[in-house]
Amino acid sequence: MEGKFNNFVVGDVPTLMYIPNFVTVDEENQLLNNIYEAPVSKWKSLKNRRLQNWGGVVHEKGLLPQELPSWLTKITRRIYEESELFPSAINHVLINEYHPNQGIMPHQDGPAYFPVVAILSLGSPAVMDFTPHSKLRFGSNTLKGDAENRRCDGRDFKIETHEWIDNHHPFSVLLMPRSLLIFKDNAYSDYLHGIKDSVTQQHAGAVNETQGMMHQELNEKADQAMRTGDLKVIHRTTTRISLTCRLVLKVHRNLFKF
Ligand SMILES: O=C(O)CCC(=O)C(=O)O
Ligand SMILES: [Fe+2]
Repeated sequence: MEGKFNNFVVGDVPTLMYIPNFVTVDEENQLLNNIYEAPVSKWKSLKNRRLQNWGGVVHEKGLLPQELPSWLTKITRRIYEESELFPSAINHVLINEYHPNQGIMPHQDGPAYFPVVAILSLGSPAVMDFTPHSKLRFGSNTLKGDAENRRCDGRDFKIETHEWIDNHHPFSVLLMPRSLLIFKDNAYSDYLHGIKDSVTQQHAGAVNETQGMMHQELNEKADQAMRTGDLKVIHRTTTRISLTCRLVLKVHRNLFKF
């Protein structure tokens, strides 16, 4: 497969692709209008963010489908066609809304999804952290102190090691507005992904630092995002909206055959 996105691979973990400015400012505004025109009941409130679910209900055993609206298929069809990474059309979109101090806990996407995910970012920038799955970590548990290792106060030691099996290592990706991030392969299967719930986020060493920094907002709009000396920091001053586009292969046409 020779998808259009092969030139956009970033980092050394297979495989992440970062496509800056996948949509234009006009398209971004149109999408945001459509998202905020949806009935309030379409929003589901979680502890640390709100979300809209489009495409149907995802069960462990598959999708009870609902047709995606045309304003979404316009985007999902483009991702499907240009990436050439999905065996059939994307049929599910999760829209997450984050206020500047909101994030998403490190997690792995559910087993119902085909293991390729495409995330379109709108609004405020954010940094997504990837952490190797705990099964790939050495000695991350509390090491019970023996006689020699016992602290003077008698409590057990907690030794946090940061050693990883087979070159696995944590890394981060800068998600600028209008960009598309795709991840699959080991980046999908061996890593958890999450976004910290902090207003400022460091992106020094992000795997797409060069591509992300080309973004005019980081260089021009000091109120939205700025660089402080060597510390590269984004300031999440507004809401971020993301569209997580995925494919559920197993689709149930009939509720009663579940
Ligand atoms: O908002 C994002 O960029 C990530 C969303 C995500 O990981 C998910 O919906 O599973
Ligand atoms: Fe996720």
